[in-house]
Amino acid sequence: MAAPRARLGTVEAEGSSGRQGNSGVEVVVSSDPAPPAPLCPHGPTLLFVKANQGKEETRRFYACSACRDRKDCNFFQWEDEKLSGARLAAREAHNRRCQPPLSRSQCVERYLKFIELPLSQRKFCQRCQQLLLPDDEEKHHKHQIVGDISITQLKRPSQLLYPLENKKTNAQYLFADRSCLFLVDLLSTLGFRRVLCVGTPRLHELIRLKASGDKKSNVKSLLLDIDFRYSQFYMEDSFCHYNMFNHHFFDGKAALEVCRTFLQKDKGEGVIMVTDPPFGGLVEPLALTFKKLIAMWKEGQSQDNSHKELPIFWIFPYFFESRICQFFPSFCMLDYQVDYDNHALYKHGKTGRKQSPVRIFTNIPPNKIILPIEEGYRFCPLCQRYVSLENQHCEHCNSCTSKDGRKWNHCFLCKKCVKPSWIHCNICNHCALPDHSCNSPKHGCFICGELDHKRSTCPNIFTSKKVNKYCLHRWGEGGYEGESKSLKFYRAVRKQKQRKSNKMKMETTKGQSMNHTSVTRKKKRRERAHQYLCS
Ligand SMILES: C[S@@+](CC[C@H](N)C(=O)[O-])C[C@H]1O[C@@H](n2cnc3c(N)ncnc32)[C@H](O)[C@@H]1O
Ligand SMILES: [Zn+2]
Ligand SMILES: [Zn+2]
Ligand SMILES: [Zn+2]
Ligand SMILES: [Zn+2]
Ligand SMILES: [Zn+2]
Ligand SMILES: [Zn+2]
Repeated sequence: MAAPRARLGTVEAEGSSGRQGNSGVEVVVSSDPAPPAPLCPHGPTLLFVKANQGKEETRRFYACSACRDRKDCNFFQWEDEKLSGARLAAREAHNRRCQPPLSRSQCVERYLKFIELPLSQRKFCQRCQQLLLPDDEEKHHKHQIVGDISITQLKRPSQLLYPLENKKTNAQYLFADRSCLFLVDLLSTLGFRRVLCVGTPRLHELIRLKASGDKKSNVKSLLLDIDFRYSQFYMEDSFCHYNMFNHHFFDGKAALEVCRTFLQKDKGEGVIMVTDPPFGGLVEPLALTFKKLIAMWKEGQSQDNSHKELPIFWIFPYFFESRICQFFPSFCMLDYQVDYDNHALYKHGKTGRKQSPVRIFTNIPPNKIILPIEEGYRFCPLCQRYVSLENQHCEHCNSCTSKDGRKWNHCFLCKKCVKPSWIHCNICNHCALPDHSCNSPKHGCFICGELDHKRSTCPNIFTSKKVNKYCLHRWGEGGYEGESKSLKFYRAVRKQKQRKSNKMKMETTKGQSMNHTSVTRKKKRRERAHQYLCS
């Protein structure tokens, strides 16, 4: 049987959510003591199950936690598969071969030698992405070399290294300066003295840069990231090679202790965790990891502080709101739109800011977080939080209801605010896109058919193959570039369809009934894409 591995990452899973329909690959999270998972080069693998609608659970299998493409890590093992001693040994050898060529302490040693060199001898190989010591030069003489590496350059490795943009593993999208500066200023305004940066190398370097230039600030930062190249630039106490999908420290206990010490210093006072995981990643393993980091922080707390939470900023697209809040009910989503540098769609263009779907989820009370007025945010005294200018306070919902930065409209029949592009459908009994199909799961959730929620808040959202095909296209497979293309395509199709349907359909206004003809399967599929991309 072909391994279901190829589609991994197309679905996000919820072992405990009680799937009801559709099929997909789910992460299995066992509350019982489970046998230890086999190891791939990226640490313990995750257990997955391929689930099919209406069928008993099928065979479970282990696959890599970090790579969503088998080209990057092709580990696959059935849960009940017995491996021969020879195969186990071959796997161990393979795992060892895949580890970085230098140990963490060797990297530090090299770095210390490097900064002692005169400027004219400080070289960086672009091809190998490596700082070179004089003895290395011979090996790299045919490669593209950058010389005169200054201390300033060493302090900004995210500008020296090229970003690893492969969507299914690193998805290294770096903050645009203004977002990064906003975060640094916010962290210091909020009084944090230590920042655990999980997958935020640019934030890490900016915090350190600011601290070195400003004696008063002195904020400390520890970076945990899977990108080993960063270990060339930092001492052991400021970088750990880490996998955030399985809480694996590649350098073992010593690195774990670095993290523990950092979290527990000053009895855990003054520390915050900031994370910006690859958006194609699975929410559940991330949440489990963050809970482990929270537990590590908690161990250092005194009994009287047991009610306290580790402050967190989790940066992720807004449409994961319900999913993140499922795991962290105290989190709320801020309106601030996070911009990226090497990102075709969301960087700050010449024509002004394009809407970024990336937000900050946090357990810090939103009234403490001031969003920049000059970037288009205002304070809503009724909600006691900063919101986008277009996000107007709805007196009926008593809230600033927009999630995507556009002005939403209140629907009296649905008794809530809805996206501006939606109109009320009397057949479905709720608001939807004008060209939606009333034939899709009637009156209920698009994915599981339940009546009490919509697709966007469905607990099974990522167990649907079709929906996730688009999701992956958007955030994983096609990634950012793919998304811009697919968005353009779907927007064009949608416009065309809207024009057509405006002609064909009887006039519909909010609250009036709509009549739809049945649609073909192809049309339905497209509508699902629209619904997803526009929801
Ligand atoms: C979306 S980027 C965030 C970068 C951030 N915006 C910045 O500018 O500092 C994702 C980051 O997570 C890291 N990453 C990807 N997969 C990871 C994993 N499994 N474990 C730890 N870090 C990972 C990438 O190397 C990258 O630095
Ligand atoms: Zn792996
Ligand atoms: Zn080289
Ligand atoms: Zn409001
Ligand atoms: Zn409303
Ligand atoms: Zn409605
Ligand atoms: Zn309808």
